[in-house]
Amino acid sequence: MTDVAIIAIDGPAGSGKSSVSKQAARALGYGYLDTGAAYRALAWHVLEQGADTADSAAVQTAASDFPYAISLDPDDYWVRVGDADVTDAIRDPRVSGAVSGVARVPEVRVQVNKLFRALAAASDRPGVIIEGRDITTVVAPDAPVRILLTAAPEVRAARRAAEVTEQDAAAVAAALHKRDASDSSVVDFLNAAPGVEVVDSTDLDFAQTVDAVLGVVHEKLENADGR
Ligand SMILES: Nc1ncnc2c1ncn2[C@@H]1O[C@H](COP(=O)(O)OP(=O)(O)O)[C@@H](O)[C@H]1O
Ligand SMILES: Nc1ccn([C@@H]2O[C@H](COP(=O)(O)OP(=O)(O)O)[C@@H](O)[C@H]2O)c(=O)n1
Repeated sequence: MTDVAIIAIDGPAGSGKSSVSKQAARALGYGYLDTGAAYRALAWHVLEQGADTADSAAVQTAASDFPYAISLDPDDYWVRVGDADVTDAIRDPRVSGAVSGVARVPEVRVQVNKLFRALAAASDRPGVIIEGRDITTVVAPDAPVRILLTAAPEVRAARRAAEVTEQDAAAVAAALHKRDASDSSVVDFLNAAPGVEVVDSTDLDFAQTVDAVLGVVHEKLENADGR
């Protein structure tokens, strides 16, 4: 049952992973798995319990009772913890500011990685695009297509600032760079591992970036078929 084709996409915050992966998944008829949502939802869950994500014991306690669910349908995206729909709440700057604490707990990473592999394998679609920070290296290192999506730091900050209305642009940029610095001490998503294709979207608009990703996908899948 696991002949679901996996496309692995990593990159720093604001590089376009979610939006580009979602659009590429639509074009391919694939599922789309946002792995950052699990870390965000667990951070939300920790905060709901009045705990601090810097407290790794509290994070592990929250992770042991974490009724998490996510949609892999790019046209019907939602994230739930128990009965709560947290699709919007997990994008809150409060959660973004707390999520790296969750991501640095090794036991949490092992737990969610198992879940990601199981969710992708159970897909009823021919393939799934999985995006995050360690998909090309840890979650799906054998995927036939592995891409590192990058963009210059100031471009990524500007894209994120255009989305976030609760904070001014300078605060959004500072929070994004702080989170990348913290996250990159856990996994390396700034340098492509061997065999990983880099797509740099600094000078590409959204449609061009989707086309560049689809170009890599078609090339790699054709090569894999022709072996
Ligand atoms: N190549 C691009 N050009 C312009 N805007 C883009 C591009 N790629 C993504 N965006 C926009 O930038 C923002 C951040 O993208 P997102 O997919 O959330 O990034 P990530 O998941 O890597 O944090 C979104 O508003 C998205 O629509
Ligand atoms: N595969 C992944 C995905 C996300 N993460 C963590 O989850 C957070 C949120 O990821 P995200 O993909 O939603 O973040 P953005 O790039 O969309 O801002 C990151 O800042 C990391 O701390 C991770 O550690 N590993």
